[in-house]
Amino acid sequence: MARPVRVVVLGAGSWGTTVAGLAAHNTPTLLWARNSDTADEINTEHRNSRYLGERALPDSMRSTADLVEAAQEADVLVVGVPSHAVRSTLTQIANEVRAWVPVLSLAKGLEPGTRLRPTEVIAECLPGHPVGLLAGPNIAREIVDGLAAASVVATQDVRVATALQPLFASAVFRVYRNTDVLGCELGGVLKNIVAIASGMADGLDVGDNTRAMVLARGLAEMTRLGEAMGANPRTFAGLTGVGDLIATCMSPSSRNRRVGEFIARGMTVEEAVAKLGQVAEGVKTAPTVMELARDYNVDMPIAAEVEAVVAGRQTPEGAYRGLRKVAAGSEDEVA
Ligand SMILES: NC(=O)C1=CN([C@@H]2O[C@H](COP(=O)(O)OP(=O)(O)OC[C@H]3O[C@@H](n4cnc5c(N)ncnc54)[C@H](OP(=O)(O)O)[C@@H]3O)[C@@H](O)[C@H]2O)C=CC1
Ligand SMILES: O=C(CO)COP(=O)(O)O
Repeated sequence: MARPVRVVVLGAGSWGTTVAGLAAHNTPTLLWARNSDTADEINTEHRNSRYLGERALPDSMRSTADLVEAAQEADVLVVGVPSHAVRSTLTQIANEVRAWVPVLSLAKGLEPGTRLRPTEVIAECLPGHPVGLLAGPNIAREIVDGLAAASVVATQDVRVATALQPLFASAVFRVYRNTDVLGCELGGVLKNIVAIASGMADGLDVGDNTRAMVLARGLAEMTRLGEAMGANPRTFAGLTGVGDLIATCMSPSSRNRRVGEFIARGMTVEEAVAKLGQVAEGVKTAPTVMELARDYNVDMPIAAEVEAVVAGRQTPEGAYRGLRKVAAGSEDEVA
């Protein structure tokens, strides 16, 4: 009898731990934590208190602080560290992952400096491996709590995605597939910036109509840039686009939304990120996205105001005053 597929997840933050928990219900799963106390706590107490409080993790899920051991065990490798850490993590194990092992990214940011998407960084570090991503409206804590959700495995080769879907699926976690890797990945990256704007709206008490305008016009910006870069615009109407945008902009738990709210309530960006104690990818990604917008000649007024706020050149009040001055064109021209 063939042995079961072994899933290895790198990064024991809130989402890496959650995805490892999903996989552990289906197949043997090992989670790499860079902090050995975290690995010990998962193995002995079946929880990750730093990131997920007292929430119970599956007893069958194992954890290690040994990156090489983890890499060697993988039949499927899931990269769950933040975007800025993907390259440094994978460089250490480039010769340890067996050939043809599929690699899935969870990260929703861009690599500072290179502007590369996480799947592009993975392809550079682990050439020859099928590369894809798992993304969608997936607030980690809700999924650990067993609340229903859906996600998307995106790979260029539909056979790879079809093989990976059941590894993460459950009765309450539906996993779709998509071959538009670029569109799915950009959706997850770009919605974080709109979520910061949505959080600022909460902090400034600008009202729900304004917040809805930011979401709708933010989606138009995401779609414009995605299409200019070669993505299918329809992807932005799906789970990884508008789905993730709604979850992140509305959820009290979203770190990107909370950073925006903290700043609007008077904190500096540094104070807001420190108070969070977890990653908020949109803060680092905003300047990179504005570089892309300039390169592709795409108008992104909301992202521009968010970038100015996180760079300290603009106040949240000034950003919302700026957005009021945006000239209204024809709504049916998304591009
Ligand atoms: N949380 C969520 O709901 C979701 C998150 N995501 C995305 O998943 C990615 C990971 O996020 P999430 O798990 O939430 O982040 P967290 O902030 O919860 O955890 C980050 C994890 O990465 C580790 N880490 C941080 N820096 C490095 C580094 N330089 N080298 C190696 N490991 C490092 C941390 O280790 P340590 O604890 O030792 O600092 C920790 O395990 C992000 O791109 C995020 O946008 C996607 C969907 C949902
Ligand atoms: O991507 C997420 C939900 O899908 C998580 O968003 P935050 O990183 O803002 O918490």
